[in-house]
Amino acid sequence: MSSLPQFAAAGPAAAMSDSIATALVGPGYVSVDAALPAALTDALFVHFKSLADAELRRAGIGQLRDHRVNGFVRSDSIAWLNGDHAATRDYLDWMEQLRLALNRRLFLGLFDFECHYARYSEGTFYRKHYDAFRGRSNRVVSSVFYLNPAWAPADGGELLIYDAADQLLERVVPQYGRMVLFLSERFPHEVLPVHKPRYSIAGWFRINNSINNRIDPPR
Ligand SMILES: O=C(O)CCC(=O)C(=O)O
Ligand SMILES: [Fe+2]
Repeated sequence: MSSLPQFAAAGPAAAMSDSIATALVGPGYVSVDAALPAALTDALFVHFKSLADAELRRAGIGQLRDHRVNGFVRSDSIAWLNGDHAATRDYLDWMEQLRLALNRRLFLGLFDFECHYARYSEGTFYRKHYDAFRGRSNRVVSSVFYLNPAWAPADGGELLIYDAADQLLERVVPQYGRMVLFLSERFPHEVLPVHKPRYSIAGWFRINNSINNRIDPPR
């Protein structure tokens, strides 16, 4: 059996990188449907669903030295991707190509990318938050990739994106194959309570700053 990544050559097409880069400049967020090759999306879905409950743990908030589980803020369960499976390796490769493409277009100096699977069970949510606070985080661009076939409005779990004045900008249905990207410091956002299990991959492109020895995201 070959251990070569199946989709390694396929980062985002130039046109997709162009439109993502343009959108990040203004308005600062973008939603892309069918973002990945369909076979990779399907492979991620199958892999995520195959993870046992024991491999997913309750997510925490705060930074490394201040990490705590707080079910009032968020109640999803997560597993960090480390590329030990063909699907996760190919996803990390694809996002690496996107990282390079964004750096070429925007000179963002994005240094690395990390991400985790997130499963929101029935009744769970993620209250309004920023992924990064100015000067206190390495996160520059947030990404969320959704793995929910046939998500209906009645299933809840929309991602709501706000501006800094808390005006609602966008409601994103977590539809299968959709990827959302936004500037981490600019947009408060929340995940509404879900009425059936909701699957996604949340990730962050980061710069290589070490700020007061703080490292994020929390693990
Ligand atoms: O799943 C989503 O739509 C957003 C998740 C999120 O905001 C996060 O993990 O920081
Ligand atoms: Fe977030």
